[in-house]
Amino acid sequence: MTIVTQEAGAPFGAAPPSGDAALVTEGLTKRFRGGQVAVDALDLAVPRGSVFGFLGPNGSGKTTTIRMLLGLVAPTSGTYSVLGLPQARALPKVGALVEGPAFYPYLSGTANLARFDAADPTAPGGTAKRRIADALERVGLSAAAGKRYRNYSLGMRQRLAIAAALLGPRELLILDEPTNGLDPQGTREVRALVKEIAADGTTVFVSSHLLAEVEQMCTHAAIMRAGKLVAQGTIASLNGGLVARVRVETPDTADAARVLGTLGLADVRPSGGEVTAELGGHAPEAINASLVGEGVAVRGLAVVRPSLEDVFVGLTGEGFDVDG
Ligand SMILES: Nc1ncnc2c1ncn2[C@@H]1O[C@H](COP(=O)(O)OP(=O)(O)OP(=O)(O)O)[C@@H](O)[C@H]1O
Repeated sequence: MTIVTQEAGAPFGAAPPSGDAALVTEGLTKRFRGGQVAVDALDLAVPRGSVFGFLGPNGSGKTTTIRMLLGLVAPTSGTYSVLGLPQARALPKVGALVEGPAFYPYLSGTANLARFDAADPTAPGGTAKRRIADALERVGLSAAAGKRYRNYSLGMRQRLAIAAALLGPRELLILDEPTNGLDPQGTREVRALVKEIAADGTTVFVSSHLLAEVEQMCTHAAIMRAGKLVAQGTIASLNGGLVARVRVETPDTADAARVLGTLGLADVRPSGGEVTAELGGHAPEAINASLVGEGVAVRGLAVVRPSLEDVFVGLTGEGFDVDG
C-alpha cells in the first residue's frame, strides 16, 4: 500500500521505492489541529524479516506514526508504503495491536477470538475455527483456550491480544507498546513471543519507550525524539558508532593509567579509584594480566559496552527520559 498525501497546494510526490522493505515512509508528517507537529518529516525503512524497534520517549510520535501506517489517521504530508502493495491488499497481510482490543471477561479465549474474527469483514468465515485454533497455538494459549478471559494472567491477556492480530497469515505485525502495563512475567512472555513470531518469518514493527527492551528484542531500531527521527539502523550499527571501554577499579590509578597507555589503549582516563580507556582490539584478560604483572592492585575490571541510551545521549545531548 502506498499512500501519497499533499500539503495544501503542494504537488503529489512519487511513491517511495519499497524494494525489500516491509514499511517505508518518506517525509511523513502529522500536524494536529492547533498546530502541534506530532510526527515531523519521518523517513523510515523497515527491512522485511526484521524485528524493528520503534523507540522513543512518551509523546515522541510513535502511536501517531503507527496510526498513519494503518490508515487510521491521515498524514498532513509525506508518503508511506506498506508491503509495497495497494492499501486494500496490504491490510489483510498486516496484523496490528494498537490500544488493546476489548475482550469479554466472561468469555473464553476461543469465544473472544471468534467474536473478534466475526467483526472483520476481510476474514473468510469458513476457516474461522481453524484460524482461531492456529492463532491460539501460535501464542501458546491452546491449553487455556477454553478458560475465561478474566482468569487469564496479564501475560496471557496480552498474548490473546496478539493472537487477535494473527487471525490470518500475516507478513507484518505492528505492535504498539505491547509490554506496557505488564508484570515482569508477562513482559518476558510477550518478548519471547515476538521473537518466535519473527523466527517464523513475520516482520515485526514494535514500538517501545524502553531502551533495554528494544536492545534485547530487536534486530533494528529507529529512535524518535519530539516527532523527529534521531537515528535508525541495525542495533549493532547504532551501537557501533560508540566504542567499548575497559574500566579498572584500583587504588593505584596512576600506575594503572601508565600500564594501559603502554599497552596502547587509547583515551586513558584516570579518576577517583578507577581508570577507563577505549578497549580497542585488546583482550580484557590480557589487560588484567599486564596490570597485575606490573604490581597494580586490580579490585575490579569490566568491559563497558555502549547501549542505545548512550547512542541517544550522544546524538541529542539529552538523557532518554521515558516521560518525554
Ligand atoms: N488527536 C490528537 N490531537 C492533538 N495532539 C495529539 C493527538 N494525538 C497525539 N497528539 C500529540 O502528539 C504527540 C505525539 O503523540 P503520540 O501518542 O504519537 O506519541 P507516542 O510516542 O506514541 O507517546 P505515548 O507512548 O505516550 O503514546 C504528543 O505530544 C501528543 O500529545
